[in-house]
Amino acid sequence: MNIALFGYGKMGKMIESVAQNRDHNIVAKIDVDSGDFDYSKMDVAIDFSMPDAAFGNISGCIENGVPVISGTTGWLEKFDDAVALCHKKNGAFIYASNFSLGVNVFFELNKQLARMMRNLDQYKVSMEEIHHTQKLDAPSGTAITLAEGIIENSAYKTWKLGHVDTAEIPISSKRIGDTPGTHTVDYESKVDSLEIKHTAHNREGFALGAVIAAEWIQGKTGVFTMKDVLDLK
Ligand SMILES: NC(=O)C1=CN([C@@H]2O[C@H](COP(=O)(O)OP(=O)(O)OC[C@H]3O[C@@H](n4cnc5c(N)ncnc54)[C@H](O)[C@@H]3O)[C@@H](O)[C@H]2O)C=CC1
Ligand SMILES: O=C(O)C1=N[C@H](C(=O)O)C[C@H](O)C1
Repeated sequence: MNIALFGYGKMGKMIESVAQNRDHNIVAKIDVDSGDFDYSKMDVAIDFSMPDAAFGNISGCIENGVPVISGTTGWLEKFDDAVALCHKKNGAFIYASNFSLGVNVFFELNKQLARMMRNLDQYKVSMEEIHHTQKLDAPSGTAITLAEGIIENSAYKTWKLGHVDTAEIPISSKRIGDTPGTHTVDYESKVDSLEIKHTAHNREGFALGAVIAAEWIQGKTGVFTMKDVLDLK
């Protein structure tokens, strides 16, 4: 498969290595000021760039008939526009706030747990995410997806960074060293605590998930999620 990388930073380089180990070719490494490039050589594009660059990269690929996988976080105010363009152009698009296989299981576990805790008013939920100090966005995209999973399945109405009132899910964002990504959902009562946690040990899991998504989307049209890719029930 001929893969184009949009964004050749920490994730772009990790994806290059994982993709080559799975016998794919990297046909373009597009970063800031890359100049012209040729969409016709791309079987699929993988975008891990920056919040203000993602939508332009994604829409360029869709306009040019290239299936696109995006893991960039912090640009979701334009997500609905990307979905609409993909449908209009009969394109193929997957966005995931986190491509790690473990986190995508964690997303489903989190929803199931929220349903079970829904009527247990003794427990108050809170979330924590820890990432490296170079991260531009807070809270992380993964934390937002986790919060949305709780909101869909509970009486909580919204999430907020820091301290909150009772209808809001508090999210604490910490930036420590080169931490690849740790997410915790905690339910606390006066008598006990119940916690689910995912810890990425490095960036390889994110890259592997993105390459698996790129392989899966070949020959498909539509807007999909990692739940579709991994066939999680
Ligand atoms: N969904 C997931 O599984 C994961 C998502 N991420 C997200 O991916 C993004 C990238 O993360 P990192 O690689 O760690 O960041 P990074 O800062 O190491 O790399 C980003 C690269 O994008 C480049 N860039 C800026 N504007 C661009 C443009 N217009 N076109 C192409 N490239 C451009 C930058 O020059 C830089 O090289 C972030 O939004 C991060 O939150 C990171 C890890 C996993
Ligand atoms: O910026 C990162 O590094 C990560 N970003 C994603 C996010 O915002 O959730 C995924 C992962 O946690 C690493």
